Amino acid sequence: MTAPPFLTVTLNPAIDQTVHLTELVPGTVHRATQAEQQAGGKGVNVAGYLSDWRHASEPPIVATGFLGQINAPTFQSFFDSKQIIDRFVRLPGHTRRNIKLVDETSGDTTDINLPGLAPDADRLDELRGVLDTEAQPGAIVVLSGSLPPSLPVCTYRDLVGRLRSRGARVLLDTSGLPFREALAAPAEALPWAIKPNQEELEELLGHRFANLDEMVQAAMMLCRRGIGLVIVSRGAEGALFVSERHALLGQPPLLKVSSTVGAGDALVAGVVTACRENAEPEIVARMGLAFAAATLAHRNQSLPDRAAVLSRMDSMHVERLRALDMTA
Ligand SMILES: Nc1ncnc2c1ncn2[C@@H]1O[C@H](COP(=O)(O)OP(=O)(O)OP(=O)(O)O)[C@@H](O)[C@H]1O
Ligand SMILES: O=P(O)(O)OC[C@@]1(O)O[C@H](CO)[C@@H](O)[C@@H]1O
Repeated sequence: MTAPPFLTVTLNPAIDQTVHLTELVPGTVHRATQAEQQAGGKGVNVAGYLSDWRHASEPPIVATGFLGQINAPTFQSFFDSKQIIDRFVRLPGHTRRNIKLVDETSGDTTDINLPGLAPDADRLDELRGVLDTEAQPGAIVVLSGSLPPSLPVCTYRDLVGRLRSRGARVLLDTSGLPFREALAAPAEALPWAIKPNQEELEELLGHRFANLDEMVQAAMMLCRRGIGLVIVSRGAEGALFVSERHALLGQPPLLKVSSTVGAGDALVAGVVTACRENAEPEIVARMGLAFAAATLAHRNQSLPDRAAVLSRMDSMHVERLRALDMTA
């Protein structure tokens, strides 16, 4: 049996301009120690990691969304180098350029993300057509990143419902109002999985978590509403993986970090890779964390070879949490 295909959707991609600084001091002049640029946007990054991992016998990764015609060649060379099938709808103009400032002293990254292009209703219809063709029943579809400013806040909600009705499994990784809207859908139109970071989940629920238990309970509440898997990423502290039947806390060892850009996307790529194989929850957690850890050491957003990623899985600390009202 062939593995179900992966499709990633990036409605607001970006060319990431990453600038490394000895130390970021707002209001002063900086001399960059190094700079690089790469095709990015959350779903583009996920497609890249999935392609780095892919075996030649598996179906190629398909990526769609919207791209500005003028700087599309930057994306085309990225897709060609990774054998990703490009199903992006083209728009007039440039895809946005996002600035990532890496502070080499603290290891922190400061993101300056621009609003992006403004696809209209006709282009959104075109994209729906691409999804109808590419999202076969059983496909795993990753929808991630912000919405272009011109699209209605219900766009992710509508796309998730459409994809689910076609039999696809949908992971949604977004934030703010479009995220809130998507999670207000009826149970049969909710995503199969979501990957907020801790701040995004707190924003969704309108309060900060006083402790880990509150975070677990919040994730479980979403699972009870019909979401199969809630992954809450927590930067250097790792991630929480919650379903109706389990809650796992995953923590990476202390890692040398070159850039954190795309770490959340690598986590998503690792999780869907393991889920496609119907792996046990602990393996899903380890693989997600290993993908993320493997990318942190690199300046460019790519995975090393399979052996290097697999070797990281055992170094992750994964603990099963007991929650009062868990059923198993
Ligand atoms: N400094 C770090 N040290 C170790 N692991 C890290 C670090 N930063 C991130 N990670 C790993 O990467 C995962 C995703 O990171 P994070 O929580 O920052 O995602 P995110 O906010 O979605 O980021 P992005 O939007 O840049 O992809 C974490 O769950 C963790 O496993
Ligand atoms: O503005 P969005 O769509 O929320 O995030 C865009 C972005 O920060 O996400 C990726 C990292 O996850 C980068 O490649 C890209 O610049």
